[in-house]
Amino acid sequence: MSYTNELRIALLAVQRASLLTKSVFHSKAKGTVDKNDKSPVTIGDFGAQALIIAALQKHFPDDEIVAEEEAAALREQPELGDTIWDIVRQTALSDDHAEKELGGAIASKESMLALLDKGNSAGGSKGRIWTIDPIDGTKGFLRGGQYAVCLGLMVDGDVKVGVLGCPNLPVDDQAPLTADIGSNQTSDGHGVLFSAVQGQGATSRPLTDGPLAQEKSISMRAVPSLAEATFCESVEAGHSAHGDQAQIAQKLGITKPSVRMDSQAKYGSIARGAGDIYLRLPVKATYQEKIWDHAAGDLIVREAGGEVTDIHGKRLDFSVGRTLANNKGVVAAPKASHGEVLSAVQEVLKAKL
Ligand SMILES: Nc1ncnc2c1ncn2[C@@H]1O[C@H](COP(=O)(O)OS(=O)(=O)O)[C@@H](OP(=O)(O)O)[C@H]1O
Ligand SMILES: [Mg+2]
Ligand SMILES: [Mg+2]
Ligand SMILES: [Mg+2]
Repeated sequence: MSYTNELRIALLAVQRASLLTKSVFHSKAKGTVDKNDKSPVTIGDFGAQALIIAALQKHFPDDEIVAEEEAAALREQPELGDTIWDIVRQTALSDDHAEKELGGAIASKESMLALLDKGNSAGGSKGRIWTIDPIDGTKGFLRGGQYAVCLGLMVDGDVKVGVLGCPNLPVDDQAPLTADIGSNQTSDGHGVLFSAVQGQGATSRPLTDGPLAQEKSISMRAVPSLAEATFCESVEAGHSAHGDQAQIAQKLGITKPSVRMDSQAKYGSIARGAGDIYLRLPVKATYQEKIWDHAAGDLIVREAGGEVTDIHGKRLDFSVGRTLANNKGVVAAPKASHGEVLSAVQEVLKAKL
């Protein structure tokens, strides 16, 4: 399968959703509310998810969807729902043809809420299932740092198409990776769309407001020695174990400080050779990673010549539901160095037992 149509719709849907997140960022009220797990969700998360699901429903009405957000909170707080509806109905691609292709505006606030709830699939190993993280790295988004609009298509549990919209990453694939500097960055020269289709390689292109820009093929950097590698990790110490990761880096002889950034922008950054290694070691043994936090990034890195496993060396298994219940943590590195990185991960973790 070439997945040409799926890729095009996914790119346009992520592009349109990114327009919405950018306008939410520049508006005063971001409508931030805390979810049950105390993590934040904003107007941007809800709005972006509704727009992506609308496009998927138009083109692939029989496909299932596993998405991060749900409409329950908006039914309880109708004013918040109204604010989201306002911004959703004002967001359209400037390319009329592409906007029409996505189905144009959503009909009403009620249909927007119903669309949001279409992301409630239980996931699994059968059939076509899309997974959406409308804003990955919501904390990064709020601070004007890195975040990603993420969309992946799985077929029988295997990721076939992945798209990441990263509005705050530099367009230049070669720009050295810098720590997430928050609101200091300007929008000039920023905004990247990463994508991959299984067996067809990975690409990046500028994330524009107009027609889709021409893509460029991307690949991971050949690191002559791990001592020169750049590794990235989460900003939040609660999301990955910074102390263990520092020890692993030391074992590998890595001298550069880690680059901390939110979201799957980490996967995109290593896939294009702006960095080399992404480590996400578990903090809490009971936490199960969500499939929407990894599906697109996992495929993009593997198609760019990388290897992505968990801390036990197993490929990420997207076929077991909404979470990666069969995996613990993430170790992503260029194929040629992955074995060495994984050994260092396992030595550090063994020493802790
Ligand atoms: N306890 C715990 N452990 C690991 N991961 C967790 C945990 N809690 C939340 N999350 C998920 O982390 C997502 C963002 O993590 P990132 O590493 O991308 O960014 S961050 O720097 O940590 O913010 C974040 O995604 P968003 O909610 O889309 O922002 C969460 O799904
Ligand atoms: Mg969240
Ligand atoms: Mg996320
Ligand atoms: Mg999210």
